[in-house]
Amino acid sequence: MTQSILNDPFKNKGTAFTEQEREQLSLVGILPPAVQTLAEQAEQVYQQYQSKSSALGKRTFLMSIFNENRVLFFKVFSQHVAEFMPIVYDPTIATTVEHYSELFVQPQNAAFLAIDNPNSIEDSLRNAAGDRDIRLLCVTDGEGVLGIGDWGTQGVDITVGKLMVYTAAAGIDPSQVLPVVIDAGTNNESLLNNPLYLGLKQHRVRGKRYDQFIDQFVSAVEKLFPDVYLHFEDFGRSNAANILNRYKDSQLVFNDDIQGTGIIVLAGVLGALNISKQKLTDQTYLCFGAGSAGAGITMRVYNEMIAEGLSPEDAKQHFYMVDKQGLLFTDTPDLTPEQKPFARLRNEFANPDSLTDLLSVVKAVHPTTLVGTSTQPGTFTEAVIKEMAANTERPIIFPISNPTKLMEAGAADLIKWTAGKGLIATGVPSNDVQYHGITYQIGQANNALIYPGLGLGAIASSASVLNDAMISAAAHSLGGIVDPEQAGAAVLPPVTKLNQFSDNVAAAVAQSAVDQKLNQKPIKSVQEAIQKTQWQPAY
Ligand SMILES: NC(=O)c1ccc[n+]([C@@H]2O[C@H](COP(=O)([O-])OP(=O)(O)OC[C@H]3O[C@@H](n4cnc5c(N)ncnc54)[C@H](O)[C@@H]3O)[C@@H](O)[C@H]2O)c1
Ligand SMILES: O=C(O)C[C@H](O)C(=O)O
Ligand SMILES: [Mn+2]
Repeated sequence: MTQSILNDPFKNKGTAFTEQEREQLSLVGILPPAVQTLAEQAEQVYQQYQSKSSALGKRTFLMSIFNENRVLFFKVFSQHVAEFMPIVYDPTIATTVEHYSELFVQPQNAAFLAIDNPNSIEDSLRNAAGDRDIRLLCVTDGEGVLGIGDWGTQGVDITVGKLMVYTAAAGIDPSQVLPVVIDAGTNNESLLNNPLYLGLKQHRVRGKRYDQFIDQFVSAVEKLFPDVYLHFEDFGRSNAANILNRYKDSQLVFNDDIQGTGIIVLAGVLGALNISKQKLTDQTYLCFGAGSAGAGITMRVYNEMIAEGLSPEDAKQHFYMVDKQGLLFTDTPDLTPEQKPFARLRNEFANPDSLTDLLSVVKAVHPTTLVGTSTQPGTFTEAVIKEMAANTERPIIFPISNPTKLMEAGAADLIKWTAGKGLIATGVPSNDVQYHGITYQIGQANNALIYPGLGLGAIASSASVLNDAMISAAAHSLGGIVDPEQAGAAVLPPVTKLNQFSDNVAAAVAQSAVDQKLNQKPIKSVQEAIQKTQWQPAY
């Protein structure tokens, strides 16, 4: 009993408990005598962190601090945001998702919901939340984790990781967040055959039983945490958009892969056009990998073209989608509802039957913007990129499949193949590229640059829903941070400024909610509401 505060990561201060606190809390004699400040603890953690040689070793160490002491973890994270992002989040998190069961040490205050047990949804959420006031919940069913596929219960790690970024980037109180995994089974045979696998050893449940479970989950969330912002992450293609569409008009829900990615890629495209001085409505957009992210981005860019004055019919003419089948036509079998609006007529082309690979499609449609969300590494080949660059002065090329091993192309190759003309962004962080005396900075088109501010803005403004106008406001709020006149400028602001632009995004989103009268509580000043919502790592 007396030691319990040391085991509560939301209250533990470790060696920073003062002598007085040690007396009051019966901690005398069970901590080393020295009383450290938070700054001293943070310095010590950072030194230990630096002594670890591998990314996985670094992450495992940092997570042990997270498990023990949230304030300390977020203090160090806040001091090294850009350095820690690829360690605690993508790409290293992909490895920890793949090895979650083997690496497991503790459940990190997540809720684990089993499809076989719908009657325990409410209790599970309540147990995981304890006495905490939950304002932000991130849920996955682990079917489409990043681009690495179905990882069942192990997907919980991505929800823990996404929530850590909310706090580091936007100052969401870490005691007010709840990671949740819905274990609906897995079709990953390596997990089903792994004796250490910690999830349900059964194939995925689909259809009515699955949909009902999601309904029960959403109702339970609404009942237990009425003000919560519900973030859906890495659901499979057949469920992600369905779920979003079911709840988005009545509840404060957000799908990161569809909406968050749409916003960051649109912001990146607008940043690129700012550099090239071209117009969005002159772009020919090619989506490669028209799944949740690909279709979500396409819809966002399409809406922006309409906002810039094109009619829906005219806007549609600017878009092409390529998926496994090749260029998507109206008569292509198995189109998803999200692909259908952008499918093309066969009779638009002289050679429709040969448009089954990216190179033929690039030759046929001459895209000026190419966004990769295909999970297929190396598919932006030299031939594809040179063909694209031959027909447009400043090609916009975003290979954003994650993690690193799945990128459609690396930034250095893209700069080389376009002779420095390409306007590039990648999903994971990329090093600067030196080419013919110019240093090219590569923007990171990752939804992590957007979703923390978006959530903060929605929560701070007590918005009842997250609608298109708020989403559009978020996409526009990243402009102006990069100097487009500088040679080699990135299309998006650097992760070192994550806190600054999360604040900008939050302000834009909250203002939009208030302008539309979507705030459920009175808001006098948006800035003040945001500041009041933000948490600082301090004892
Ligand atoms: N950078 C970011 O912020 C960000 C955000 C979301 C997703 N992503 C990445 O995008 C990728 C896709 O994620 P998702 O959630 O959309 O998954 P998804 O499964 O919904 O979509 C993937 C799509 O790619 C298609 N595909 C597979 N093989 C292909 C091929 N050979 N040619 C063309 N298309 C092919 C699939 O049929 C599917 O439609 C992942 O790697 C993910 O990490 C990046
Ligand atoms: O998690 C990320 O790095 C971005 C995105 O949500 C993804 O699924 O790849
Ligand atoms: Mn995702």
